[in-house]
Amino acid sequence: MTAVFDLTDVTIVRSGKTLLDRVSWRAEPGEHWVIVGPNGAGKTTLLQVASANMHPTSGTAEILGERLGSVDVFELRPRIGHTSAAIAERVPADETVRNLILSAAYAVLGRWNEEYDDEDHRRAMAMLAELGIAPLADRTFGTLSEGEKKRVLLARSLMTDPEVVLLDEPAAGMDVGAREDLVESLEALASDEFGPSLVMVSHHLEEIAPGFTHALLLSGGSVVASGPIAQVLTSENLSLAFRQRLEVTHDTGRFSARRPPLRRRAN
Ligand SMILES: Nc1ncnc2c1ncn2[C@@H]1O[C@H](COP(=O)(O)OP(=O)(O)OP(=O)(O)O)[C@@H](O)[C@H]1O
Repeated sequence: MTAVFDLTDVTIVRSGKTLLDRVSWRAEPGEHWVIVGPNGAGKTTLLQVASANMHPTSGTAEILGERLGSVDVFELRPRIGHTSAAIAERVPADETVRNLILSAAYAVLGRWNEEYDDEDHRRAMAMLAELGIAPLADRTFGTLSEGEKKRVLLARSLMTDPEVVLLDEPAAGMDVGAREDLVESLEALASDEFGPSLVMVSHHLEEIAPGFTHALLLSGGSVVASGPIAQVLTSENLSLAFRQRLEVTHDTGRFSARRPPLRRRAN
């Protein structure tokens, strides 16, 4: 079966700095990955490669069976959904939610084509309903809360029925209730056998929905651990990646991480 991602020894160098250092990563269809690591580990850079927005300085990257460097990225990108804070910043504040979702069909930000058909409109409303934000359809993007913006962009990333969806910190700025709503939406997506593969960058293990199957732990541009989620997100691996003692708990499909209490650390 063709891998969703097959990266071999990918190195990215920018301004003399090595952002990714011989990263190898293979994700198969049906797997859902979380990418975890400290600030500056290279997580967003890896998503830039995975979204065909950045070419390796050395090494090879195959995305959905297409090799970066020998594929037309404009044909590849519509097969990949992507949400990030950088994309949110580029949305015009006066764009309505409905138009923002509709324009995803043409991979543009801001409505430019009036020729959307009934099926486009139906699908846009279905995406909004699926994420519980149908009442926001006629609001302008600039008036939404951070959590609402994130959910709108997730709905947008699903509009083209992509084979894989990349989520860069989708819960950043959300309160605990909005985060739990997002976790539920992601759990539903992950359990849909016809749904896209999911790859989520996250700073907080609490944001990982049940249904995520694999994890990639990055630190300083290198892979610390990669594989089935429960084998990767361990106290030992996280302590190594974050260079401090951390305790990971895993219960009913959810993870959390914290530093052990002072009393126990002193013993
Ligand atoms: N164009 C560039 N030139 C030089 N350094 C860069 C460039 N782009 C990113 N970096 C650096 O590369 C490192 C990795 O950045 P990246 O954004 O991928 O990390 P991250 O793991 O997503 O971090 P965070 O968790 O803080 O969002 C950081 O130290 C960043 O400052």
